[in-house]
Amino acid sequence: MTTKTNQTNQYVNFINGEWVSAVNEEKIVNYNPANNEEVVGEVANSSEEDLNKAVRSAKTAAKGWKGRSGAERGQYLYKVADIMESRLEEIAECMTREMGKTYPEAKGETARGVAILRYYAGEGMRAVGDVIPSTDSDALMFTTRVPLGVVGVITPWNFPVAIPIWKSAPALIYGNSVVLKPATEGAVTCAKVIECFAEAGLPKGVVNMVTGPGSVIGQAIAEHPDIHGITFTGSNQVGKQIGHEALARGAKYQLEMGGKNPVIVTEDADLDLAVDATISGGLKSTGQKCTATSRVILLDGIYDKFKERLLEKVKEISVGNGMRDGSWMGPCVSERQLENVLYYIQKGEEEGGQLLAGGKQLKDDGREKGYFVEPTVFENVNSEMTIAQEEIFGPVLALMKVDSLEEALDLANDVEYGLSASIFTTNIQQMLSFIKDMDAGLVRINAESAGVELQAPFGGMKQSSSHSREQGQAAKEFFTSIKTVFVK
Ligand SMILES: NC(=O)c1ccc[n+]([C@@H]2O[C@H](COP(=O)([O-])OP(=O)(O)OC[C@H]3O[C@@H](n4cnc5c(N)ncnc54)[C@H](O)[C@@H]3O)[C@@H](O)[C@H]2O)c1
Ligand SMILES: O=CCCC(=O)C(=O)O
Repeated sequence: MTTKTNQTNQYVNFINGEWVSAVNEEKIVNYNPANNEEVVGEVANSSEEDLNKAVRSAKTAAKGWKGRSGAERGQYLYKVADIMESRLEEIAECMTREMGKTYPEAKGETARGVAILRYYAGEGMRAVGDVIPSTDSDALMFTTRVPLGVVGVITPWNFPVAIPIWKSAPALIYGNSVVLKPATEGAVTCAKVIECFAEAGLPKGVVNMVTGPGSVIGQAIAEHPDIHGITFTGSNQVGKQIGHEALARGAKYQLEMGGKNPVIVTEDADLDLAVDATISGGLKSTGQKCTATSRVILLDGIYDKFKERLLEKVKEISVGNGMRDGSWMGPCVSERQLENVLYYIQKGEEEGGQLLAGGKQLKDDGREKGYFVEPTVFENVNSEMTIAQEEIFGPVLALMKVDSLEEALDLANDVEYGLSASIFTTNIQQMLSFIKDMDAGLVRINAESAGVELQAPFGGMKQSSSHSREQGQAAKEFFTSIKTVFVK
C-alpha cells in the first residue's frame, strides 16, 4: 500500500475533501513539550468563516452518505484502519513529540485507534432495530435508526488519536457527516489521522477538520444551527457551557468530562499488584488521563507497608523525553499544564498535606527546555483539601488512611466526579460492596482505574458526564435517532 505522509507536519484545514488554508491564512505552530525550542508542526488558526464552510460541506455530504449502506460505509473505515496501521510509527512519534506521551504509549494509542476503526467498520453489517409485536395482528411494527445529520466533534489533547476516532468512527458508520475540531495541543497528530481518512477516499464533505481556538471554533460548533449533534470530551467548565448552548437550540449533545478517581486498597489485597496499578493508573501519561488514579485510599492495616513499597517504586521512575529509550514518564503537555500541576502541589502543602515524594519541576539532565515535573506523592490528605477534590491532571497521588471499607467508600464517593474507580481486594463481599456502592461509570476490581476497552460503554456519573455513554454499542444511542415504523 502506498501512503502519503506529510513530512513537514504543516497542515491546514480539511474541508470538502481538500486541504485548505484558513481564510485569514493564519497558522499556529506547535512545539515539543519535552523541548520547547523544537517545532513539531503547524495547523491553521481558523475563524468562524472556516467552520461555516466545513459545516456547509458536511451538510451537503450528509444526504449521500446516509443513503449508502452500512456495509459500504464500513469498507471505507476498514480502509482508513489499514492506512493508519501502515503509518502507526510515524503517527505515534508525532504524538510523543507533540503532547509528550511516551512513544510506547503513543504506539499503543495509535493501535487502539486502528482497532476502534475496525470495530465500527464491522458495525455497518450489524442489526440496528427490533421487531415489536403490534396490537394490530395485520400490522408489522419495528424500529430502525437514522443518523442525526451533521455531527460536531470536539476533542481534548490527551488522546489525540483515540478520542477523535472513538467519536468520529461511530458517527460515520451510522451515517452522519463529521466536523471535527481537535484540541490545539494535539492538532498536528490529529491531522495525520484525518490524512488517513483523506487517503481512504471518503466522499468529499463527509469528514472535515477545522483547527483553531476552542473559544472560536468550538464555540461556533456549539452554536451552529446546522450541527445536529455535538460530542465533546474535555473539561467540566467547557463541557457545561457547550451543553447549555446545545440545549438552548435543541441539538443533541454528549459531554465526557473530568474525573477524581480513587483506588481503594483493603487489608487482604495483593499489595504488589496494588502498588504497581496505583503507579501505572496514576502516573502513566504523566497523570493526564481522565481515568487517572488520583486518590489512594488505604486501610489502616496495610497503610505503612503500601506506602513504603509505593515510594520505593516511585523513586525509580525515570522522567524524560518520551522518545528516549527508558523514559517511563514524559513531560506535562504545556507550560500552562505544568503550572497548574505545580499550583496544586503548592496548595496541597499549604493545606496541610505532607509531601513524601516529588513536588518539583525537573530542569536538569536535558530537561531544561521541557515541562517536566517529578512524580509526586502526598500523605495526610483529607477530603476537605483542594487536592482531594479538584482534578489535577498531573502525576500527583494523595494517600488517605481509613479504618473500614465503609469509610473508604464514603471517602471515595465524596467528590463531585464519578468517572472511574478501582479496588484491590481478594474478598468477594468487598468486591460486591464496591460494585454496588461506588458511584462511578467504570469500576475496576484488581485493576488500575485507567484502561478503557473500545467495545464497552464508557462514561461517568455525577459531574463527569452528561450521563450519556460512548464507545461499544453505547455509541449507537448517541449517533442515531430511533424511528418506530408501523406498516399495514
Ligand atoms: N471523560 C473523558 O472521556 C475524558 C477523556 C479525556 C479528557 N477528559 C478531560 O479533558 C480535560 C483535559 O482536556 P483539555 O484541556 O483539552 O480540555 P478543554 O475543555 O480545555 O478542551 C477540550 C476541547 O474543547 C475546546 N474548547 C475550549 N474552549 C471552548 C469553548 N469555549 N467552546 C467550545 N469548545 C472549547 C478545546 O479547544 C478542545 O478542543 C480534563 O478535564 C479531562 O478529564 C475527559
Ligand atoms: O482520558 C480519558 C480516556 C481514558 C482512556 O482512554 C483510558 O484510560 O484508557
